[in-house]
Amino acid sequence: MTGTGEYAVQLRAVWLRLGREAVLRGIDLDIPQGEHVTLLGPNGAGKTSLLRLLASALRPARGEGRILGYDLRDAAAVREQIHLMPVDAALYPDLTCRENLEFALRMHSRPLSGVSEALARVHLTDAEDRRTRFLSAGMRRRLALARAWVLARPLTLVDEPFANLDTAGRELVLELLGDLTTRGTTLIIAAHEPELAARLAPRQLHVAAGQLREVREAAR
Ligand SMILES: Nc1ncnc2c1ncn2[C@@H]1O[C@H](COP(=O)(O)OP(=O)(O)OP(=O)(O)O)[C@@H](O)[C@H]1O
Repeated sequence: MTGTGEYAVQLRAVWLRLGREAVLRGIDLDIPQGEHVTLLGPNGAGKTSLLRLLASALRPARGEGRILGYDLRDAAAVREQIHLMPVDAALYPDLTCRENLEFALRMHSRPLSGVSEALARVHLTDAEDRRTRFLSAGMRRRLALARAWVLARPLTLVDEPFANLDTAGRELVLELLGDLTTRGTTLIIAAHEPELAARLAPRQLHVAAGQLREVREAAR
């Protein structure tokens, strides 16, 4: 496959096997840079697995893929382009809120600026020196959101951003991820809340039985 940087994601005939199961069965996908996409589908359909494949954390059994023009098999290059925010937030429990954000910036060789602003935007300024193991689940999700926001990777992948959040938390998700979408980031989110997700990512893809189906683009 000839890749082009005009696309954030290009998949061709991609199969993904996990254990004995074929989770993805020969899928094709084109996502232009700057597009915002929601993955819908029932529990166990393969949304998280697809996000992990795009993050080069899982390797396709067959087929080819490119992320911003880089071959999916070149994990180091792909990881420079992406950020995956998993459901469990994946923070370092013994680092403080501030240290978690600074560590993420260092990993991407970025200056340590914007951390205070990011913490303020998710209302964690008062908790900045607290180790994340002592945060509530909702606070951890907000910190993970702040990390995605401060990193602002060209391709940001977010797994179930609205799950287990109160109304204010959901508004924060809409605000911060919405901010990323206006800054040119390509955003792919997996969600079980189609109406809410459509406010961020109007192109909707349904994942089921190892296949992707385009849902009519939600009204903006
Ligand atoms: N590490 C693994 N080893 C084997 N099978 C796995 C593994 N991870 C996921 N699976 C299987 O792959 C399938 C897809 O799981 P996945 O987590 O991608 O679904 P999902 O669409 O994100 O579901 P949910 O909406 O519940 O989060 C499921 O059948 C799951 O059991």
